[in-house]
Amino acid sequence: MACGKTIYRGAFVHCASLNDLDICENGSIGVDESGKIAFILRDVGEGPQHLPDGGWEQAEVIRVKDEGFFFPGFIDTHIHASQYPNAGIFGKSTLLDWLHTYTFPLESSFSDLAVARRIYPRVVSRTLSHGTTTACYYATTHVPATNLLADICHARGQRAFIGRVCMDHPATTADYYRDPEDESTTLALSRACIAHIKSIDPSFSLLSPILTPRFAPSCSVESMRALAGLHREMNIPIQTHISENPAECALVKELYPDHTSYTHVYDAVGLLTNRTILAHAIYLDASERALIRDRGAKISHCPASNTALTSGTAKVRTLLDEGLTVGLGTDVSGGYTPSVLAEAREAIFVSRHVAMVEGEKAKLSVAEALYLATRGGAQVCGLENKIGGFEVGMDWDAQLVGLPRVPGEASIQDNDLDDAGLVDVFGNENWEDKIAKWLYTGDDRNTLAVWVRGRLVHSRRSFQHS
Ligand SMILES: Nc1nc2[nH]cnc2c(=O)[nH]1
Ligand SMILES: [Zn+2]
Repeated sequence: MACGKTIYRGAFVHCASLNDLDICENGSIGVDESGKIAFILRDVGEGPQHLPDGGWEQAEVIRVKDEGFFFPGFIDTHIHASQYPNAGIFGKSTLLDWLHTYTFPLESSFSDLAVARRIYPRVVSRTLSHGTTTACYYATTHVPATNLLADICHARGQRAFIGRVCMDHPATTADYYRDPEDESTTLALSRACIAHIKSIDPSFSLLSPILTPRFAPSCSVESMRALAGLHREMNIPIQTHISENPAECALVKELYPDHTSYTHVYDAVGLLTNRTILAHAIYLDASERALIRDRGAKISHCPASNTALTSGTAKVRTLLDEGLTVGLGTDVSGGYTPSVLAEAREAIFVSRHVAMVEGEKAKLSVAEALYLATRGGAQVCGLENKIGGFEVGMDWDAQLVGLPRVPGEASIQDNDLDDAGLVDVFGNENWEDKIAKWLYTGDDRNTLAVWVRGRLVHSRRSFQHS
């Protein structure tokens, strides 16, 4: 869907490994008509470049302005699109009462397609504007509204996993909001969403369905087994919640007394696979972590939500040290923000709280948080060979970050502050400083343009007019 050949010129930054930010101050990245990175030239200088053969002389050139840089698009590995209107609304609730007070009433309103028509376009615009090029969405139980979310992502060009929420357990759902208590119906509804996504993206190249049993307490064993069967039949990924809150963990023990742990419940029904994304994962014991690693399942760390709902502090360093794969999830609206940049910041601060109890080693660095937001997320989605970094052969899923420089004394006027965002670059910062300033004080005003597979999917006025 990219227009033609494009060369992106200027600074680019991506994560080479968990601890290593690769910063190229003056490079050129060539992106071909299919939206793939065809070449990367480092340290090219300002003069004429020696471009590869193949018509690159005629390519459009897009240049970084000011102190900006290209950065891989963010990957939100866990977000409830349907809960977006409640972002910031959670009072002093904790998970189980939050679900009944705030969440189920809102999600059930998506039985009216007009509600979905108002909310879903806004969610996709908002996440794109914050640089999210890939999102793992939970929708609701409703097929038409879930299909609409898929249509919107497809039209706007956002890479997305679209999940119809499955929840049929009468003990832990609401009378007014649950699937029929018959797993064949649950399965038929999920198949209808899969068929719809296949009809608009037959090879699942941009959109993929994702099987979405809400969490063990809200699903019958029969429906979880049926979804696991569908996973085996069609190799469709799975997303769910795990071990987020003490009361939830106690409930799982009560509902599944014969299982040794929460993780073993998912394993026993066949939902713990190398295509499974588990959100939260706060209270896992060592045997559960080992089982998740052995099965190749992945973790979505959701620090903003875990703090807002006072769920707990996930021990990300332990997860990483033990070889688990971790990405970031905004978990809107347990989380208050659709911004993965803000989530990376929250991940760092939560890691500081863990460090105050468990020692310095728990602290995440800026580089590590950005790794989780990009490469880690790509691994969680099984897309590590396609997105998350800048490598030849990968898709151009990227954002242009602008960091405006504070003007000289004579030209400072208050209206410079209007649209500039909070990042003030004074010129004495090195690259690590600038990236840290972006992470801690940046927001969508610094996200000047966003591309998915080479297609421009969002831009601010300042980009269009440059
Ligand atoms: N954070 C969060 N946890 C859940 N567990 C089950 N459903 C949900 C949900 O919607 N959000
Ligand atoms: Zn969630």
